[in-house]
Amino acid sequence: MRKKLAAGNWKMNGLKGDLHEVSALIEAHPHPKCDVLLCPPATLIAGMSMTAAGRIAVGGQDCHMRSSGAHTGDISAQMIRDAGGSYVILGHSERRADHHESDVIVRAKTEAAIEADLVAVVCVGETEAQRDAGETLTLIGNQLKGSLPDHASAANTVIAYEPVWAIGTGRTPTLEQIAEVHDFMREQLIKRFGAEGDGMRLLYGGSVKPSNAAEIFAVSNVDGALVGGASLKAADFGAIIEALAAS
Ligand SMILES: O=C(CO)COP(=O)(O)O
Repeated sequence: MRKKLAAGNWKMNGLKGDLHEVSALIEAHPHPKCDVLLCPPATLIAGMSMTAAGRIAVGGQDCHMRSSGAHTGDISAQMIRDAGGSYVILGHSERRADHHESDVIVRAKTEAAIEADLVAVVCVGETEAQRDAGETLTLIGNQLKGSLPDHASAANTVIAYEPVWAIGTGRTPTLEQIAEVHDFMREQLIKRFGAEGDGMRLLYGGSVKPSNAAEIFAVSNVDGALVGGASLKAADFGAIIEALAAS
């Protein structure tokens, strides 16, 4: 049985003063029936970990593929661990676009994350042009193949399907479209990883809100969400957590 996961990606948002949202979330949802993860900017990982005190998980939004060295501005998976993080988002479409991260790079980073005992949340997803061209499943299959190392397992890897055109736009795929991609990903993962592939959690991401969370969580092979904007406010993220716990 896969344990559901509500994950929040704060992206480049959040100052120390915003950590009260985390306290409010924990106070309002003291015993969530699903795993809860927040990934703040690197500057807040340590502070958020202190605030969370183990009651929710904290993670990074990226890591370097090496454990240390002359890489100005980067942080390693070990550093995220050291700051109290236990997860890291990798291959987000914003990083694939802004920093030209290829599947080969995402795979190397995923290996580094697993080596440092972090759970990798590996993101895949098509652009609108790719969907219109009928390339969605081929693209997703290739991203999964290229971004995951052979030792990816249910314990060390989570997959997030985030259609690029649904991120921050208020637009979401139909429930049938989400089911099609999630069922396809499950089939591909089982083919390659067997029972481990069956155990990997598959998150949907892209304009998840309190108002659409329940219907998305009812879709087959959706084990949770990776939430951007709506994870910044305790009230909104809390409502999404409750919808997931009830699903
Ligand atoms: O990119 C996302 C999470 O990683 C989704 O962002 P939004 O929920 O703001 O659309």
